[in-house]
Amino acid sequence: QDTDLPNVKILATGGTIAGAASSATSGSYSAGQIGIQTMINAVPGIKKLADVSGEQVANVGSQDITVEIWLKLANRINELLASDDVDGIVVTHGTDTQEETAYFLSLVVKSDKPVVTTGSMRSSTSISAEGPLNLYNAVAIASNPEAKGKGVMVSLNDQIHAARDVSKMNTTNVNSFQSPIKGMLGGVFYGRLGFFREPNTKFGNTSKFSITGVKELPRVDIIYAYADMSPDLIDMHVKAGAKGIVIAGVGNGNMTDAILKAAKKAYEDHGVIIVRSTRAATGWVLRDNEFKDADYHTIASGDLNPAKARILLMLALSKGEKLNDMQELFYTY
Ligand SMILES: NC(=O)CC[C@H](N)C(=O)O
Repeated sequence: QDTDLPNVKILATGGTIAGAASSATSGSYSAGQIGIQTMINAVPGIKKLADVSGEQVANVGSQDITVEIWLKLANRINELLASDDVDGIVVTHGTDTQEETAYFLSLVVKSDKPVVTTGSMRSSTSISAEGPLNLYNAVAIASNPEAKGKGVMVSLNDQIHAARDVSKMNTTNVNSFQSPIKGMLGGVFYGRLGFFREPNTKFGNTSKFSITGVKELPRVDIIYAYADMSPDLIDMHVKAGAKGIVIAGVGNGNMTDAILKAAKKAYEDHGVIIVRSTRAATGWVLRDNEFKDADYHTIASGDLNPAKARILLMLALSKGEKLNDMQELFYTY
């Protein structure tokens, strides 16, 4: 142990970065195969950046990440960052739901020390695997004092993104992660890094959300909108126990007139909160665009995509937030 170096804890959850295949040139592989120590050993020079140690929190493809894993991970991060012995955290994670985990953490981690999630698009046994460099860069960010106070960051492919703003935009490309509306926060090149802008929403110490004592979150479902969709979809989700529904609407959070009426009824009869997001890859969903949201008790998601709008709605419902305060939350978190 080198006491002059920052202390960085790596919490591993699985994903392609921990994936392995029988062939270096096959796109078929299994996620979450190798352990954290093997991953650390594959990164030359990592021990010169920081005193790194790893913990295995889960080892799954991120399609199998659960609220239970989110709570376990967030609680562990809060516990570690409360200690003077830990300067920053790296989370290794599959890319499919990485933006969800990162956004969730950004709302409930109570520290201004850096937390960086990373992963890879190519498995550890692939030709030109990029996981080791991504992990090297993530550790460099987590150990850099300049990265303090920027919330949870997502770093792959030499880029640093704000958890809230980033999305996986491509199914296979190493340049998959992008922040299409606000752009990246900064860049990192073999551990040298710089920031271009500040995140401008609430997170970390300024977030009103906390998971202290929280064991589960209310059910919030997402419904994908399309032409001529049937309004009984809303009833099905309400019957299944959803306390909130996010509509991945067409365009600016639109949906058929029949769905809109069903949404209004879901709130009036069952108190189910309906948030309008979009199935479009990027863009704002603003209040009162083609109808008055108040007439249907709907909330506009701002620039939160459906998966992230779901997370904010789950946390808001678990805190007992009411319809009247919801719109403000979606514009500020
Ligand atoms: N590139 C990846 O990480 C995607 C693979 C896997 N489905 C996961 O999210 O863990």
